Amino acid sequence: MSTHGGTPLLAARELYKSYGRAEALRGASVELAEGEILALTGASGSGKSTLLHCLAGIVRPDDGAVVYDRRRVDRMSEDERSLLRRTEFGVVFQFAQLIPELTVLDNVSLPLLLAGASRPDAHAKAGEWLERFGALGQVTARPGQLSGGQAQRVALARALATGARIVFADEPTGALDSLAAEQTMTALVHAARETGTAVVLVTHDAQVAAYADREVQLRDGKVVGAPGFAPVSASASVSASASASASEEERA
Ligand SMILES: Nc1ncnc2c1ncn2[C@@H]1O[C@H](COP(=O)(O)OP(=O)(O)OP(=O)(O)O)[C@@H](O)[C@H]1O
Repeated sequence: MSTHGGTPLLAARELYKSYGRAEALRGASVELAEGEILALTGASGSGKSTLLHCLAGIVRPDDGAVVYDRRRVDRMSEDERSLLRRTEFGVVFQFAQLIPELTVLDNVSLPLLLAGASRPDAHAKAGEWLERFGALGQVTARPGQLSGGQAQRVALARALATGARIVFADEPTGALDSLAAEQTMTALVHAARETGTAVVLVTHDAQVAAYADREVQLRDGKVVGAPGFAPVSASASVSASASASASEEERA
């Protein structure tokens, strides 16, 4: 999906962020269209998580702008940013980070209760989302009883249940085997398409990135191929090496 012609739903412009002497972002810019599934890829330390955290309002950049729906996320107070994360944004990390003492149903219900839903409504909606993510059988389980893939699908149900317009997922399949990763990504993409939710996904796994509409690669805190970056776009060399390996396979 292209962002051309319309205002992007979310945009990062020339972001800079340092941690002490480590320059995590050095002028990174990216745009996300409504309903788009975007993968941020790149080597370890290239700045993917930092960019995702800035986009989601978890981390404030040192310089540059994050604009969501015409609002400057980087200028919001801590309270405003946390309200945004409870209502319009959903966040999922590598490890599901469910609350261990609560049942699966209560974990998914919690953000709905915080948003003002009654308990019966929250439970009904949480149940619908768990069904969508194939986790209805686990409603009474505690997180400790779930497999990694089940826990991650519950975390995704929790992130989407509030009607988030954007889900931010940092290596959501990083701790899963390939089958569980596939099931998790299929469920996420299906739910995102059905609801029109946009997704920003950090991954180092090409198979996971392939679920996205578009891939943006980071290197040294900048987007590869962006103006001001080094020459040829990375996709040219990626597709060149992909076709080279395809022809090697044909020869084999
Ligand atoms: N909280 C932090 N404190 C100190 N340094 C940090 C912090 N977060 C990130 N960094 C540094 O910033 C740089 C970019 O890190 P970041 O986690 O954004 O990259 P990444 O591409 O997501 O890496 P990975 O794939 O390994 O998670 C690295 O040099 C990292 O060590």
